[in-house]
Amino acid sequence: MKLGLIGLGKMGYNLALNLLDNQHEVVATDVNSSQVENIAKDGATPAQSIVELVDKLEAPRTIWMMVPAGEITEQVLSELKPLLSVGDRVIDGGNSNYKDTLRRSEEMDAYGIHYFDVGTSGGTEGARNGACYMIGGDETEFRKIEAIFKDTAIESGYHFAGRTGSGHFLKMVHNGIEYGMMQAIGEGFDILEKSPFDYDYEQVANVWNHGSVIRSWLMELTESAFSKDAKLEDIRGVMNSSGEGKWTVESALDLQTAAPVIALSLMMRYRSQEDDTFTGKVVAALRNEFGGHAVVKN
Ligand SMILES: O=C(O)[C@H](O)[C@@H](O)[C@H](O)[C@H](O)COP(=O)(O)O
Repeated sequence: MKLGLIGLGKMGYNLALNLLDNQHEVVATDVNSSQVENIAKDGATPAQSIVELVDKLEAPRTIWMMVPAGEITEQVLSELKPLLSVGDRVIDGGNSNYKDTLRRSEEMDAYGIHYFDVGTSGGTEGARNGACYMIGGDETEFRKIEAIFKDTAIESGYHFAGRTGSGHFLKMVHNGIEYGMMQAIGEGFDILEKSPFDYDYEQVANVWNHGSVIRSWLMELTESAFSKDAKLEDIRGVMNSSGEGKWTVESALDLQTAAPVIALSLMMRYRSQEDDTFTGKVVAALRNEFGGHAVVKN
């Protein structure tokens, strides 16, 4: 089918190639005009702006946004909204907060526009060769555009989860799980690193990927990382985060659900941003106050 694609970053560009490989007609735009020129060479119809993109599609239009969550998604939508017609469909393929999705879909509903929230997993490799989609929206409308997800997903890699918001909520929880799993892997290797034994971490990850209970794509990525840098000496242990873990923990608190592993893995990410902590200073000072215990001076 013919569709518009807004956003030709790492994910969007690969998704465009994937759609083109699957014989879909893609009209693509990005703020970076060289990306637009490149995708035109790869077979898409270029559009220099959102206005031009909308112009090159016939109603009812289907427009897939692959832009960063938050401010940029908001900007794209406010530009898009007045250009669309009743019956058009907008897909948010980013990691948006499901609460933003619920608000945006209500705003779109008022214009008669169908809004889909599509949590997309599998990274850039998945976007290129087969992604995993978690989809929320109107089911009847979804069935009309199902082919674009089916064709660009890995086999059995898309799921219509239910009403609007359910796709991004599902992706949020997925990412919370991702935080906990990665933290556990990190901790395991930390224990090995401090042990009296001399392990080859690439080989450890490799054997764990052969028949063990914890074999997984994350463990394959662990193996790959250690194959490039045996002790990860080139990088610091600073763990950034984009928000999904925090939203998962916030949701768990709202729902009064115990999620200690995810919560602590989020806090470990925050902790990793600091070389020293004020918490540590206060505790050290208190031990010194009540017991005269030694402190480490600056
Ligand atoms: O499923 C995926 O493909 C990933 O989760 C992907 O969506 C992205 O890499 C994370 O959003 C990073 O999240 P953090 O920056 O919060 O670690």
